[in-house]
Amino acid sequence: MSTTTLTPPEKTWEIEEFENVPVPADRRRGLGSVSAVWFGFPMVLTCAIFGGLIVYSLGFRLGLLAIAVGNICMMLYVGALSVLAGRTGKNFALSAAETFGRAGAFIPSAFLATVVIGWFAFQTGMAGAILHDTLGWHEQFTALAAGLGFIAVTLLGIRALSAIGMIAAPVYIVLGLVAIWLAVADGGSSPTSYQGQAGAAAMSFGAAVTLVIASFIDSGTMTADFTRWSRNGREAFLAAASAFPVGNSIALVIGGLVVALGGSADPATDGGNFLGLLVDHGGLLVPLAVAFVFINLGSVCAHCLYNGAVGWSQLSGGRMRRLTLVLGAVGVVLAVAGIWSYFEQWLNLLGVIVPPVGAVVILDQLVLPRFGLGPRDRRARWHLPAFTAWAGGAVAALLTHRFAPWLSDAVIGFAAAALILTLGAALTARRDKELTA
Ligand SMILES: Nc1ccnc(=O)[nH]1
Repeated sequence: MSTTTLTPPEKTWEIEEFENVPVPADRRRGLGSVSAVWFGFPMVLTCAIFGGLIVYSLGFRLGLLAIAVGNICMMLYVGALSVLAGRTGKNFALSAAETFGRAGAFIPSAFLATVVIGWFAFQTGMAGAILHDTLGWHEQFTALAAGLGFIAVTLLGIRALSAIGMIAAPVYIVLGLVAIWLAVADGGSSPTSYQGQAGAAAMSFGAAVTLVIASFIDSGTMTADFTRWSRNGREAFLAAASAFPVGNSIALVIGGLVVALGGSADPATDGGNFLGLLVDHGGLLVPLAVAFVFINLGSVCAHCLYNGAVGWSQLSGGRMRRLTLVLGAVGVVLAVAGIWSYFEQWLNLLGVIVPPVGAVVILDQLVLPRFGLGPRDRRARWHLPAFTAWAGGAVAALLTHRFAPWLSDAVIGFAAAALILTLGAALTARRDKELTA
């Protein structure tokens, strides 16, 4: 924490983002400021689609239960990682270095910084797909134009990001409520009696919980990049809770209500996407709906691209803006190539691979030290037990996905990684004791 006092004043601007050191105590921000970043982030059109898909599969009551369970899991997971960040002031990469080793941390950091670029590509492709389906726009051309616009916003920097984020969340809530109101006015029956219509194609309760988790597990695992600005662990936890359960549940439930009220024309593929509902009512709602797609997906895409570019510039020593252009170009190419149609496989992959990463960090830094089971050397270049537990958790999640689809593979992956790390630490501790005895 003494870093700032050692920094000459004229140099201070250089470490203002504190990429390589913990955020010092006098630069921490209040609960409102940190929550403002997290609260709006999961209010994405993507979440309305997923909330609708879940309710279409499970019916309204069970669907809401799955949304609640998924969000409670996320609250505990993202909350625990945030408590750490609020206590230490360290971002994800610095924190990962403690658990995976200073050299080893490259792997989870590079992986997550790449996954956010995947989200950029998916959601840019989605802008093209949605405007094609609802208004007949040219899908590839729309994705291309949207992607270039999103890159431009990202190049404008962090101020542009907060500005667009500040508009995106309230617009989501207002237009979501308008859509629900329209669905009710169109003669939607009582949503609570909606039983789901997916029939044999319905996803299981466990798969629905995984869908909720997987849709934000990437940014959720990197929560420290936001919550390291909190004044302490408690405020960091509360800031994360403004997203999980609060913001994310609002986003999912709006989509679920749209489906349960019969407001979605094709809930099997579009879920709770409420754009069609707005456009069908014509008039001013059409340009508003179009603006909404660009603001909402633009906000989340610009945030993803920014996170990816910052992550990769730290890892590669490159310049942030040049990386924004390079990674953005890759994302736009993937979007135009139609990556959106693979989103199911994409979510399966995330649900299997990412939760064990956070599990290892939480156990290693928050839980095991309480029982005197911390690693012996925090400065090692590689911490192999962390990688073993990550791999073991991912394998367990994959097996669950294949052979026990009624369970949540994300939850099993988390639990297996936690168990493997604990067993490893306990065995090492016992061996050490025997050696010194
Ligand atoms: N839908 C998402 C956007 C950004 N980050 C995520 O993890 N998920």
